Amino acid sequence: MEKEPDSSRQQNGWVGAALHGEFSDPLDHRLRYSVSLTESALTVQMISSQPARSKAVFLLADCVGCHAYPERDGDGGNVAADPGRDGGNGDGGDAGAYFAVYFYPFRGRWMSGGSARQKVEQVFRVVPLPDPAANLREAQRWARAIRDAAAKQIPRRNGVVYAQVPRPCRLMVLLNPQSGRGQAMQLFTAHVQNMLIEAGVPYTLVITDRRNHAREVVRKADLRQWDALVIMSGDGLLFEVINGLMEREDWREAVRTPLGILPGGSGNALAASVHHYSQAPPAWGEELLLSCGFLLCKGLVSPLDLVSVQLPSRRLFSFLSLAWGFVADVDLDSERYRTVGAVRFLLGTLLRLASLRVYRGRLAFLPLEAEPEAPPTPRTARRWARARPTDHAQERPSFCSNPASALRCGSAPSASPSPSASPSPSPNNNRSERRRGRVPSNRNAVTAETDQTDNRTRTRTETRTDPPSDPPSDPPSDPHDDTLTDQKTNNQTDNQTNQQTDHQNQNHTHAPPGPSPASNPAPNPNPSPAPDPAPRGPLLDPLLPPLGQPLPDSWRRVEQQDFVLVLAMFQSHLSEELWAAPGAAPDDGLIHLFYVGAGVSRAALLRLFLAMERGAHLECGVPHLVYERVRALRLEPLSPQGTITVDGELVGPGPLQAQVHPGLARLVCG
Ligand SMILES: Nc1ncnc2c1ncn2[C@@H]1O[C@H](COP(=O)(O)OP(=O)(O)OP(=O)(O)O)[C@@H](O)[C@H]1O
Repeated sequence: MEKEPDSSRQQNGWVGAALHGEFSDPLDHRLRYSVSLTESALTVQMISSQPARSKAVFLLADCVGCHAYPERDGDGGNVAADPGRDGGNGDGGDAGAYFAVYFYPFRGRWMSGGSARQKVEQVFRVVPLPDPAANLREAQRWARAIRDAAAKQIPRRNGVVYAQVPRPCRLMVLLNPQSGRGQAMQLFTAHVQNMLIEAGVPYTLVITDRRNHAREVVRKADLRQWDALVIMSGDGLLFEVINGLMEREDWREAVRTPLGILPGGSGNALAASVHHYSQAPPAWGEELLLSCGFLLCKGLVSPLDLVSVQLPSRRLFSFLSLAWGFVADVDLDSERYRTVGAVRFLLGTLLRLASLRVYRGRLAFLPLEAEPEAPPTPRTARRWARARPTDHAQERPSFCSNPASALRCGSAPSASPSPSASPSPSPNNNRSERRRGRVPSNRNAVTAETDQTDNRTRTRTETRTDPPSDPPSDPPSDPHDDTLTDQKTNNQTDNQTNQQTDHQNQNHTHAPPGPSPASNPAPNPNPSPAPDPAPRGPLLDPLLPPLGQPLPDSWRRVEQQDFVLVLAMFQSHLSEELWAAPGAAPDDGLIHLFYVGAGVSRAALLRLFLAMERGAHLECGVPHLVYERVRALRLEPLSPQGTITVDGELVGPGPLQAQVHPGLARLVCG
């Protein structure tokens, strides 16, 4: 049983390593809370209630931000609107100040099993002293302390810390309003916008109005203004952005701009992968969006492999997948069912199964063990081995291990957002929110919960559009801060959000594509995944001979020439539902190559795709399925049937070849 706090204690402040204080409820001033902040948690206990039901513990690892603000226009005395607010405690409310803390803990789902991140907002009213400025200072002190403590709650992998204290930063959010079911804008407004405000992360919204718009925007953008480029769409828009970055003259620096993903499409494979890498329980739809938004606010950055794909007339850069045969056909066939969302892939799979085809072609690859530094792995062992979800943490001990490789935030951009375009809520919005009772009382969260790790607790999700108004906190002590969290600029309130549509790039011409395959040197007999040897100029693919030339002996040729599908995965998920490469990590330097030979039955193929939802397809005993971990591959279709897709985009009939470039780009990850 928790000991009741000493309500006679007048002085709030530090006691040992914890900050203690007493505050009242924003809606009912009679309700008072004892609040304690330690380095890892905020503990809220209702004073004078049943102890067993009165305490809530919120982990700071789940906190995206905290803001202080004053009582506006004497709003605290809004007794008429809410008679319970001035609960006869004599404080009147006219000089009060508040701080609001935003958590996204895992909570049990309302209807189904499992848990997902859900918003919990805690708002506290500083029990007023006669001086409003003193109350505000106290609220600001708490907000700052909570932000600083939350910023230190950085996930560790194998004991490695990924990021440190907060710094100012700025996002460009590229949003495709046509992606998925055409609801990306509504989803962004409903789920992401407030979260970014809560985290103090200003952003500029660029709404794409046509194919290749995003590609043109990033090709000519002044990237010094942006600390991350965020894609709110499906995987197709990110494919455009990556290729736009790689088309720049300064591609080498440009492609280091951290990339964030927010699922707004129908497949959302990278978003599902990013969520999976954070080791969170599976999530779909809006829960996946909330998870990716949370990870974006946390702002940790991982290296991201890119795969250079050479076609006869052009070269592309891929972050996700390369598919030929069944998977590519399903992807393209199901485009017409886009409005049903992710279910389109299931529909497409069933339809394509009904008219199963065989695709004739030659497949060759450079296996992982062909490299001198890689330990030899018996093929039989690899062939059916399934890398467990937990394996990849061990495989990549250097996940963002260098703090300098995490997101570096620059100074706040000078451009001010247009006030008319800003969705930033005004202080008055806050007042009316409270009048409507939408500023939450903490009572429910505190009384309904004994510990936030208890997944049985249900919490109503609140939205809040009130801007933070606490002034800049102390500058961060670490000049190499790497997180997106907690904007701390002098113009924080005014610059919270800048929402604008950018139509300036519509007539931009394409930069020339990357080097032609013919410009590649002869293959390296001892290929290594080391970075491109050329310090300047185009990125070379040292593992690949020119497309028409024979492959080196270190490559392995697949004997069979009749396939049902060839699928090369560079991330864990092929869609929200399909966990295609269970052992994949964003920076594992690998192409996860799967192929299914002709002769597989429809039933076996269906079984395989159903098992893929659980990442169990390598264990479901379909002998036609082969899995290889490779560095490069070449695919030469011999029959006119079948298309090839790269990251879900149709690229033509082939031939093509590809090689992985480990850690070439950077990904906002968890
Ligand atoms: N305003 C727009 N109108 C039409 N097409 C657009 C627009 N903006 C971007 N596009 C194009 O739409 C294509 C599909 O977008 P995207 O892949 O992001 O969504 P999706 O196909 O719904 O999702 P997923 O790839 O996850 O299935 C992209 O190739 C992009 O070039």
